[in-house]
Amino acid sequence: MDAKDMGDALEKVLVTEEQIEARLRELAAEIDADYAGKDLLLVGVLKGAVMVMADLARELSHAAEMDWMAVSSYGAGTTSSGVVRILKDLEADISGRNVLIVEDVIDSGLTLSWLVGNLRSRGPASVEVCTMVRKPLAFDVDLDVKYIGFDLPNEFIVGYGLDYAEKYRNLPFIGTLAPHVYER
Ligand SMILES: O=P(O)(O)OC[C@H]1O[C@H](OP(=O)(O)OP(=O)(O)O)[C@H](O)[C@@H]1O
Ligand code: HPA
Ligand SMILES: [Mg+2]
Repeated sequence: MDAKDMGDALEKVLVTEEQIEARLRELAAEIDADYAGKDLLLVGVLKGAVMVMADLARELSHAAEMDWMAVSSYGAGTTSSGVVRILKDLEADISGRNVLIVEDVIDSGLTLSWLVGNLRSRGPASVEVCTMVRKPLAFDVDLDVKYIGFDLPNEFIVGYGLDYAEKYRNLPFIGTLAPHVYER
């Protein structure tokens, strides 16, 4: 399937571009207030968080720093393997720093609970989480998520950084794919 077929692949839009933009503005205002006068390092989780990191960071007034980690637990499928691998580590030393992890989605919560534990072991001053989407399975995991864009139902979603087999990350909204896409 090539890029011009992206529209045919969609089933429904769950969160529009306008809704994302408005919510990010609210979250950025909260983050600005919470970290006023404090150091802040945003940690984007590649690749899914690229869009939310880029848009959230531009809404902030805070002179936050940005770093990136790549971890993978999904591969090409639609369910988490539960095995988290570090594909790329942070460049920054986070000891004594205020870290805000930026994610596209918390689904099973496995990736994030592993990541929070991993980053906490490095001696930061604080670790908080900002995610564009949270799904209900994450309620079963002991995770404190401070900034949440949208709570969505337990459906596989794409767009705004979220992929299915590496495609559809570049949709500007969040939606679901038509069943025929999974049947190929
Ligand atoms: O809560 P969980 O069930 O663990 O799922 C959430 C994680 O899965 C996705 O990453 P993925 O491993 O697909 O890598 P990607 O960001 O490169 O797509 C997503 O970006 C989150 O990091
Ligand atoms: O619903 C999802 N879509 C894309 N990637 C994901 N990774 C976890 N859940 C999802
Ligand atoms: Mg993925």
